[in-house]
Amino acid sequence: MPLPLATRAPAKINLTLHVLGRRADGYHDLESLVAFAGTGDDLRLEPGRTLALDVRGPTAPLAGSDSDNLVLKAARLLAERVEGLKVGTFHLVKRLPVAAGIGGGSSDAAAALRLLARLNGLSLTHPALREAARLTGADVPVCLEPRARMMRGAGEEIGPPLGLPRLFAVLVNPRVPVETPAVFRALGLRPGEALPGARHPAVAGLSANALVGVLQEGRNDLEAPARALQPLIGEALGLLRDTPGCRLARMSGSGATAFGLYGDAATAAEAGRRLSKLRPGWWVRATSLR
Ligand SMILES: C[C@@](CO)(OP(=O)(O)O)[C@H](O)COP(=O)(O)OP(=O)(O)OC[C@H]1O[C@@H](n2ccc(N)nc2=O)[C@H](O)[C@@H]1O
Ligand SMILES: Nc1ncnc2c1ncn2[C@@H]1O[C@H](COP(=O)(O)OP(=O)(O)O)[C@@H](O)[C@H]1O
Repeated sequence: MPLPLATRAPAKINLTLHVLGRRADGYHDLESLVAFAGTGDDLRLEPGRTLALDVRGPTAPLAGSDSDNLVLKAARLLAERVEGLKVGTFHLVKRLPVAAGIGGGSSDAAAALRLLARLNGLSLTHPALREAARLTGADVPVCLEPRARMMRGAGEEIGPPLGLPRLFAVLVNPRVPVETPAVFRALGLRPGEALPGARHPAVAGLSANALVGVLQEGRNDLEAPARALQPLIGEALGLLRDTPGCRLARMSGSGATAFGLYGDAATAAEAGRRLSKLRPGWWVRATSLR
């Protein structure tokens, strides 16, 4: 039986994000431990003669015009590289907050490439697919096969899957968009300038407890510039830190989404309920990461 042409586009969480410096081309070299959440958007592909997209779901109105959607950008880039690529209409259910540091658009684009690969019998390691991912956006390659990995370079160097233990988390977004380029700009590095810092410690094979210990020693270098641009990020981090059992609270990506880590699912769920009550207008999800 053929595989169904539907897939989840999970939220991407940067458990750590170390900026090593700014390259001559303006992009920043990163070292980031990336994991994926149990919550996300959903994408389906209905095979057809032409490429099209229909977007629904609670955050659809925030995702910009359909023609600029990263789903179509990724699909077009692949079609330019694979002669006779079979395409169709994508149906996206958009649930993740937009411009939120959790790579919603990147994960949607990667999901589109997975579905096109399935429809066309291409491997996910096919060079055209890899290239289309990289050209769609810095975060797309790590989302192609969404399993926890180290991401390096500007996002194009992807390590092997790490098989991390499941982490129990709450994701909090104050529903304010934060633009990624503005946050990188606010770091204030000149092209060619490096930031000193230790190499990222190895995390493969650690227990959940030991992993959280290592994460506590890490950081997100974009947190300070993002907080300066959007003070609600500091508020979200403070509220997470005050929930019982919170072992670590940190921002993901360029923000504004913050995550808290907890020892088990029940403690995370309770923290999620508490935060939803405190900030009913915010996007709050208890989930697991791996
Ligand atoms: C910061 C991260 C961390 O995972 O996540 P998000 O906050 O987007 O989720 C990513 O590096 C974002 O990836 P993505 O959002 O795909 O970035 P792109 O669209 O390729 O680039 C947007 C802009 O961000 C800056 N940029 C991006 C990646 C990078 N390594 N260095 C950069 O300087 C550049 O100014 C670029 O023009
Ligand atoms: N499928 C999509 N989902 C969300 N945003 C999209 C999508 N396609 C294009 N965009 C555009 O990409 C920008 C970044 O969105 P997103 O991927 O959600 O950011 P982040 O990586 O910071 O979470 C948005 O401003 C939006 O206009």
